Amino acid sequence: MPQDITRVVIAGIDNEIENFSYTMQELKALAQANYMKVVMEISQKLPKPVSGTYFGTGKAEEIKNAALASEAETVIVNDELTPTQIRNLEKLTDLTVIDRTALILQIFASRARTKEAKLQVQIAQLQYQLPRLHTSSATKLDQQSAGGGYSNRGAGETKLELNRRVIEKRISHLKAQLKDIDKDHQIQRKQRDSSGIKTVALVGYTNAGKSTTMNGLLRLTGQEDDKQVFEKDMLFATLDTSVRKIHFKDNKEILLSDTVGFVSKLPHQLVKSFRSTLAEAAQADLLIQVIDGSDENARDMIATTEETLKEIGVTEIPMIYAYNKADLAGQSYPLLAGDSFTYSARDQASLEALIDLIKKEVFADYETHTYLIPFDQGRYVEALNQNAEILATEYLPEGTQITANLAQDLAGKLQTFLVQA
Ligand SMILES: Nc1nc2c(ncn2[C@@H]2O[C@H](COP(=O)(O)OP(=O)(O)OP(=O)(O)O)[C@@H](O)[C@H]2O)c(=O)[nH]1
Ligand SMILES: [Mg+2]
Repeated sequence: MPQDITRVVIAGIDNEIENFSYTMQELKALAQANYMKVVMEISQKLPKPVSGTYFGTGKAEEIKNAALASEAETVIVNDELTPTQIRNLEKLTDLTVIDRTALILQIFASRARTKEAKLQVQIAQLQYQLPRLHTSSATKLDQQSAGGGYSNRGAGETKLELNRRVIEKRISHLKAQLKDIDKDHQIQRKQRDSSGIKTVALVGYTNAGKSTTMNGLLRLTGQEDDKQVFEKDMLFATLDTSVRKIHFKDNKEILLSDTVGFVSKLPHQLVKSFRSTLAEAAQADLLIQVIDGSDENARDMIATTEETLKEIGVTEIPMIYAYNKADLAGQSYPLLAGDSFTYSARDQASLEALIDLIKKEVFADYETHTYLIPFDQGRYVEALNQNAEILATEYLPEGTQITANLAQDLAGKLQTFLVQA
């Protein structure tokens, strides 16, 4: 963790439509996640931002003075600002102006571990910077590219144009690299699709406990420790999608995926660049929306998740509302009421109940049939043993008689051996 924590003022416009205090609390948490100390919160009631300066000039003056008094040199604004607004506001306040988008991008950049996540964040950051080359947030980039050895500076070309070209070139280079990685993932996804295994995705607000739930389910179903995913009490601990196969005792299997969490107004550059990571949820047969039930903003967090899912085109997939951290909320658990499940990801009984719930949803279309399979067709017996829940096996003179609970597509393949009831 950096030694000297940056002191910042956070400021926003309350248009009295959105839940302003929720988004300001988020902004504070985001700033803290970026090792900043919020020393002052300022708001202005306005139906919409002032086009050139975002805040009114009086409010800008107030921000300047508040920052001076509390020894802050940076103001973080609770919105994505236009490049002009950032420039003008910097002039008016004498402060470094960071908008919500830049802050989120910065957090993602510091969290990215895998090559794919790093590329995705870099692309989103460059795309954000492209129209903002005049603002202080672009200065760092200016400095980087200045010493970068680009000697083909055209005659009469301004530094700005040069930077623009450098950035555009970098974006397309990074995109090409990302495409290669994405191709591999698409192949893996296709293989999974054709395997017919049902997929379940954990989705939801950041820090709700998705990864903890994933790890709990993996542990309970006897997976090796090296299959565990990273869980931590911080925003955006997970920036990649992890998919794990879970094999239940009754031979049924699912693919469970854990993915990046959401926050309200997730920057469009990130949504675009993380599209393939986020798309994992779109393929799922069942979504488990993990909610931090102990958070006072849980309702808004659910709304944020649903909006984000809609934005990435995830609609009409059955969903379980999984209210996690019931131990902190002081509720009794595990408890199922309709499609709402109250639990704690740290509690074994909760995880067992969650498994039952998942199975009930995902294998609802499974059928129970009895087959008589001749002894020379042993591979079908094997297929049943591996892929179906065997309820009874009997060895008859004509072959093996098996009663099993199985998926429809497997049942289709075994139709000829069906024993009429
Ligand atoms: N007390 C309590 N803490 C929990 C529970 N479930 C998760 N946590 C904690 O909540 C924090 C966040 O958990 P994660 O599983 O990393 O959350 P996530 O949803 O994967 O978060 P992102 O990857 O950042 O989107 C961790 O410190 C967990 O230990 C729970 O049931 N009870
Ligand atoms: Mg996680």
